[in-house]
Amino acid sequence: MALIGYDEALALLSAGIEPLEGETIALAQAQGRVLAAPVTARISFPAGDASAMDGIAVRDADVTPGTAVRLIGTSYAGQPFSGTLGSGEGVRIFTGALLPDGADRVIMQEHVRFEDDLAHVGEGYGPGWHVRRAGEDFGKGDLLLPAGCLMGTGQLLCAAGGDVGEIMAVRRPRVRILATGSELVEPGEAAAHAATIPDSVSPAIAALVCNWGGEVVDRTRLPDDLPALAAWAGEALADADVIVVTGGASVGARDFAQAMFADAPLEPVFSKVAIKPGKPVWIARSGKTRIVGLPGNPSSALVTARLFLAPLLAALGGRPMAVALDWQDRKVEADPRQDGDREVFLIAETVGGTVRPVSRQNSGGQSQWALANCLLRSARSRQDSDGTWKVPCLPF
Ligand SMILES: Nc1nc2c(c(=O)[nH]1)N[C@H]1C(S)=C(S)[C@@H](COP(=O)(O)OP(=O)(O)OC[C@H]3O[C@@H](n4cnc5c(N)ncnc54)[C@H](O)[C@@H]3O)O[C@H]1N2
Ligand code: MOO
Repeated sequence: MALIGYDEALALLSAGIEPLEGETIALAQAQGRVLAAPVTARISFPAGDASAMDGIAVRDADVTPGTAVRLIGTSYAGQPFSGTLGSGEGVRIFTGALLPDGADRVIMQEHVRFEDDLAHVGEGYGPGWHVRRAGEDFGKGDLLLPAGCLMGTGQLLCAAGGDVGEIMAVRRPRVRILATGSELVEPGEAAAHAATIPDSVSPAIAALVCNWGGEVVDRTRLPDDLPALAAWAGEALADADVIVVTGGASVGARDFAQAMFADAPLEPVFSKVAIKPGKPVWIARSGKTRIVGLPGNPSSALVTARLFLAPLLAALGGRPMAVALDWQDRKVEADPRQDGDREVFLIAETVGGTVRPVSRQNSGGQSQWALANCLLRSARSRQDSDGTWKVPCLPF
């Protein structure tokens, strides 16, 4: 039977994905989170007319170059002057301080000479009025951030400025990662044990999960022992939104990644895709839990995680799946297309304005990942009229 292609697999994956529910969190914890509800301002900003400069607050009608006003008080940010400014009067004022009643203009202190309680206004103080009008930035109740917005530094500033201390965020997908393979040990322990290799895949997958908004609640390694794997599967299905199983995806005598879920009614999404690397990748559902089976070969695991797991996490986390599939044409030195019955995704590095496939593309290799920072969809490359080759590129 012919294997399905990448686009078909992606379409099957995207069907029926709903963002997870919202939860209230402190704004201080909001970095990287996605809004489940819009953020509106709880205050107007500025709350009242305020000074944009250090200087004196005056009535504009009183002042021309050479006038002196009598200073009757001081307005600091957080400690406003409570009186009202009369004709010929001024108030010493500092940036951010509320303008006293009666004042409508601020003159920067660089244009003022102070002498006892008099302030002499010099030439060239205009044309700026140096007043921030009440509510000119935003008013109480104004929409500051829409639902679906990804919270980064700017969005944190904006919400905090609106006096918002808590937000409603889409719950992060809870992800359990299981590395299967009797040969696997924790990195740092393989040198001391014959016939073992470091589990290089699951730390990398855990990092990818974090990058795409997931929360790794469990990272476990188990030997190729079906009863032990099945016991783990039962527990994981109880509370995970996404289960990632690495290895055991192929046809080997001890490839149990799918068999370990035999007790649960697994609904296949797809199994095996005509891509290289990563053909044995499979995805299934059990209730609301998605199970993502990644091939054990390290390069295949990382490529398929980027192609399928990243969009899945983005969508569960309340963002359009497309944010994780932002293929952009990039210049490449030579035609990267390759013949074969599977669509080839090349791992590549960005060098200046061009992308360059790394020299080793083998699915079992790991050293090539020292340089790799993107994937190339080589079959979709094209040559411009000026002879340059362009290829769709997906950053890692
Ligand atoms: N007869 C066939 N053999 C294979 C086929 C096939 O179609 N017919 N497909 C090949 C392809 S393509 C791939 S990719 C691999 C995928 O195999 P599995 O998912 O079953 O992975 P394993 O056999 O468990 O491991 C493969 C390889 O990767 C190493 N590995 C596994 N997990 C990790 C880890 N967490 N960290 C580092 N390295 C890991 C493992 O030791 C093996 O060397 O199957 C081909 N075979
Ligand atoms: O698909 Mo496998 O990933 O080619 O080695």
